Amino acid sequence: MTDDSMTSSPAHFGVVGAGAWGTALAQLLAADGAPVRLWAREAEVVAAVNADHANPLFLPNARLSPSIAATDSLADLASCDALLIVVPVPFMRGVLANLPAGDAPLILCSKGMEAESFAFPIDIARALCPGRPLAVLAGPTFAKEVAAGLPTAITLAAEDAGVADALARAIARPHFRPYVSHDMIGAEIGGAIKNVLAIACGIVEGAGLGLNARAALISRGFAEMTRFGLARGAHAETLAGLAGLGDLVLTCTSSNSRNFALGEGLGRGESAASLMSDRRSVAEGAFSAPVIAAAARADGIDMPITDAVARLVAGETCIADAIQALLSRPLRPEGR
Ligand SMILES: NC(=O)c1ccc[n+]([C@@H]2O[C@H](COP(=O)([O-])OP(=O)(O)OC[C@H]3O[C@@H](n4cnc5c(N)ncnc54)[C@H](O)[C@@H]3O)[C@@H](O)[C@H]2O)c1
Ligand SMILES: O=P(O)(O)OC[C@H](O)CO
Repeated sequence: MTDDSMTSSPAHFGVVGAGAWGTALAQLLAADGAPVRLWAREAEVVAAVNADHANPLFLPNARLSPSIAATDSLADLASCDALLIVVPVPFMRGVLANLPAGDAPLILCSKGMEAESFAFPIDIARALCPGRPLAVLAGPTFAKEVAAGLPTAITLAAEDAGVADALARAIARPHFRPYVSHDMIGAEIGGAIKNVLAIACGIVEGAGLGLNARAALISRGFAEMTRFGLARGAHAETLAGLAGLGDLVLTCTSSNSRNFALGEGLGRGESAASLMSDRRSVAEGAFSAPVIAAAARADGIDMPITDAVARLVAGETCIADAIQALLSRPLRPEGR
């Protein structure tokens, strides 16, 4: 399928990655009985989805449609006419390299930036899957709420207007409303940076630093997201939309966010290593913080909050010193 030929909406979706978000997206698309193929890395997830219509490992308490067929073989996705890629960014390159050949569009649903390459998911997909139409799906979307059918709005971005419209029509449901955009990099930057800022807000909560501090972090964090985004060609309206500000507000105000919860633990004085050991779920912001901080430094973009989160996660500073460093920066005009 090429960008030019994509006028009809895909009907048979495949979902690559059966963590909480991949499972919730599979359920969204299969709730009406439509067939969905779900690739899971874990044999116990494949067995539970197929036998019990459940994924207790990553999305406990969700009842799944029997029309979701799980598999541990990427080759089984060859017949799907669109694939949602929902693998955490640190593992995405390895999985995309093993997709079966084809020209079905890829909808990139993960939020982060790859270490060393400084690549976003669209960069990885362009390099490994040339010729496939690409789209980005990002916004304020806790997986368990989407799986439960609660009202949700999201950004669906694709450069090609025909691809964006066809995919938006195909994934829209009465309670799930995609807003079309053509700014893929803006949607990806919003999702990646809000994860880092959610850790910062969790730290403030865990350390009992108050609601004024949280509001300041959301606002000044959004300024960082905007500086970084505009420098990389993102549109201001995307960053101020669902994929940026919308998701920032969601994850900076709720312990349901894994990133916020990680920050809360750090704020209470626990170490990042102990908080991240033994966990199966990801807090993408912990991976992305040092990567985005390094990319910003390389580009000469000022991102003090992101930098502080990176150093706190790495155990290179303590909360008191990080807060003191942020507050003692030279006074400056708000617009910068
Ligand atoms: N959970 C949500 O509410 C939500 C919502 C929107 C976006 N996202 C984003 O979706 C992406 C996936 O998150 P999730 O919540 O579905 O994951 P999760 O934390 O629920 O599960 C972890 C996932 O990582 C996979 N994984 C672990 N090690 C791996 C490896 N070596 N190779 C390949 N895969 C491996 C597991 O199979 C599993 O699918 C992340 O980028 C996240 O930011 C999550
Ligand atoms: O639980 P988090 O922090 O990974 O956030 C999940 C989603 O990204 C919310 O939109």
